Amino acid sequence: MAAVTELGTALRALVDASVSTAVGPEELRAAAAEARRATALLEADRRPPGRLPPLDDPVAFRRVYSPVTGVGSAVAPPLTLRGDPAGGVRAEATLGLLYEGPPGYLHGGMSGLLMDHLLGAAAIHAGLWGMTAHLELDYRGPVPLGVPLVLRGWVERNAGRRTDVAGSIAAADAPDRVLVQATGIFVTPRAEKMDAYFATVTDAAGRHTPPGRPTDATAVQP
Ligand SMILES: CCCCC/C=C\C/C=C\C/C=C\C/C=C\CCCC(=O)SCCNC(=O)CCNC(=O)[C@H](O)C(C)(C)COP(=O)(O)OP(=O)(O)OC[C@H]1O[C@@H](n2cnc3c(N)ncnc32)[C@H](O)[C@@H]1OP(=O)(O)O
Repeated sequence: MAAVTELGTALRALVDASVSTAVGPEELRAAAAEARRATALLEADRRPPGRLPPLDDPVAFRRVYSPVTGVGSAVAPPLTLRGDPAGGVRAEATLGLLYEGPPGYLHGGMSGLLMDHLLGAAAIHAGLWGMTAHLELDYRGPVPLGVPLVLRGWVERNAGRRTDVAGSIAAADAPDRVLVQATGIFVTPRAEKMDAYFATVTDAAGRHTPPGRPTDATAVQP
């Protein structure tokens, strides 16, 4: 885990530098050669799609390469999710130029990714696992880059396999001024769909490991 986190941290610094650098073409090409060397090192042994990485631990709520929370992911902020005393889940993050949409502000699609994840995690946190069936966002104000943000997700209601969830993004210093407001419907797939989607998913040891238990989620820290 320490090594996965070390590589993820180094890669996040690399991608951040790569989108904010002002060096010339010679330095860019030298950096590209270094990046290709690192890629060759990592390609020496790869897992196929559908096999979970060995460090993913459903019981410990761990997904190390999640694009939102994964400590090993180059593109994840990564968010740390926590139970929110006010209900649901929350995360704090400061996002950089990698995620820029309008100059100086967060890409709207990134808000969608983050909200999808927070809403899904809120459902899981409440013991209600589901896939995103519907996701709706209201963009009320641009989300600034480089300032601490607070992201929240909470369950509104549940009926059978359907869970209605909501969430928000705000600046940490103005938490009541909602910049992005999200609502979503998460649905636990019917058994036939579960089988069709996840029949071949295994853990690192080759055991069948379909999602579906509340613990199959990225960690919500105590
Ligand atoms: C959750 C991720 C899966 C992997 C989990 C594993 C590990 C988790 C790891 C990390 C997770 C951590 C945190 C969570 C983070 C992120 C969450 C991201 C989630 C995703 O990134 S996930 C990918 C995108 N997602 C899809 O790829 C779904 C494609 N889709 C389908 O596969 C089907 O569409 C399905 C299965 C959703 C439903 O199919 P189905 O046949 O099982 O259910 P059915 O249609 O019968 O609906 C039952 C009741 O829900 C109502 N209902 C359904 N859909 C509705 C809609 N759109 N609007 C309004 N109501 C709706 C019906 O009206 C009915 O309601 P009623 O019972 O009252 O009639």
